[in-house]
Amino acid sequence: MARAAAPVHGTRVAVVGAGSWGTTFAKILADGGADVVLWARRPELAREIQEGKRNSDYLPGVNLPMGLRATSRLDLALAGAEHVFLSVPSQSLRENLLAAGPHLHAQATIVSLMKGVEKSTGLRMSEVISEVLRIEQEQVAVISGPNLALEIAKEQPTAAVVSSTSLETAQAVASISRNRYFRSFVNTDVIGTEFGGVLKNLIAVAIGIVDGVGYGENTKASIITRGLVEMTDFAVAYGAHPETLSGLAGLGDLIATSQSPLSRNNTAGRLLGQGYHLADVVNQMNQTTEGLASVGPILELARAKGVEMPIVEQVRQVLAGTLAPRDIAPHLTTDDEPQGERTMDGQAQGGSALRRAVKRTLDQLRNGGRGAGGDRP
Ligand SMILES: NC(=O)C1=CN([C@@H]2O[C@H](COP(=O)(O)OP(=O)(O)OC[C@H]3O[C@@H](n4cnc5c(N)ncnc54)[C@H](OP(=O)(O)O)[C@@H]3O)[C@@H](O)[C@H]2O)C=CC1
Ligand SMILES: O=C(CO)COP(=O)(O)O
Repeated sequence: MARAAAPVHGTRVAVVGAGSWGTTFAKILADGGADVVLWARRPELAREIQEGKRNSDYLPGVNLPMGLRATSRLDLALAGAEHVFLSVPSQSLRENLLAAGPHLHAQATIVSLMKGVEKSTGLRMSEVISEVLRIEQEQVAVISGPNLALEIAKEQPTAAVVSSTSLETAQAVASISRNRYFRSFVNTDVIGTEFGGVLKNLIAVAIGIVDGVGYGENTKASIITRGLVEMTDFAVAYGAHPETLSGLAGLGDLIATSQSPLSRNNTAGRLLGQGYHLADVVNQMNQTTEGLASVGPILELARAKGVEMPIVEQVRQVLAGTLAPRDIAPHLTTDDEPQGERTMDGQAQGGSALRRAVKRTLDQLRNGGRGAGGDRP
């Protein structure tokens, strides 16, 4: 089948991090007509991408666009870039921003492709970006959604959400982050979009664990459903719009990650469920598994807002070796949860989260129904 040529807009962009997602996103942008330079920290990988249009470590068998350039020189990658997309492991973001800072164009939009929180601070990636670079949140965007890299690198059709507190920024980033196989929606709910990506990883680990144990579809569906409630309660407690969590960055990503053997979080969970120790699992995973680092900070943040996360708590216990994988279950709850809320299904979990959700919905109605969350074209 003949393919339409990508619209050539030639916007100069840089992608920092040449792992599976950074390389795939560089391909998305280049196939959409952007002038892309990808930064790889290893010179030999940069050379393979630049000269061979391949990244055999992370995307075996995938041909990269002829126009995609790569370098291991951060200064060269960033020179003149109007948009800078960041795709390194979340725990290394701060050090990478410190290295990148002096080479960034002052007006450049900084876009996080990452799905973790910083362990030492509990900050979301967009918060780390604006803190380290001392830029306003309006200059920052995040992208999240059901985006398993290898499927997209093979050009299987997919959608994502671009989120920024500035709708204009989100739309500008979305306009270059789309092509014939990748569609970007927008919203202004950065908190919901970012936490959606972080939290689904934790539920995907839980699904992997019960899969590894050998439990079937009922257990997994129960964990997905109850997990979505935990994700929503948590994100709403931090100011997210609940509808964002039922969109691409929440439910969409949860389904993709929980079901796919391509997911590293799901795979790590499965190995734990099969009885491997955490240290062996970490050794075996030679790719970024954000969920393992996020469990601790997310539970701390949940405690600070009084949000109950029984599934995530059980994941923590399995990781710590204090709960046998076969005992992880969607119906268990934490001890101090009041009886009335314990058995309630649906989004309304904790009383305080419910009150906040109702207030937000009323506020939105007063604003003429123009919510900031959800996925908008
Ligand atoms: N893969 C996916 O399907 C998706 C991933 N994401 C998110 O994207 C982010 C990146 O993940 P992904 O690309 O998959 O990870 P990978 O494990 O595939 O690649 C990680 C990349 O980061 C580099 N890296 C590792 N440590 C450092 C460091 N300290 N400083 C600089 N670079 C470093 C690696 O370089 P080297 O090769 O030299 O080790 C590699 O290029 C994560 O937050 C993930 O959650 C989001 C959506 C989809
Ligand atoms: O975020 C992802 C898909 O949307 C990738 O998930 P993993 O990090 O678990 O591979």
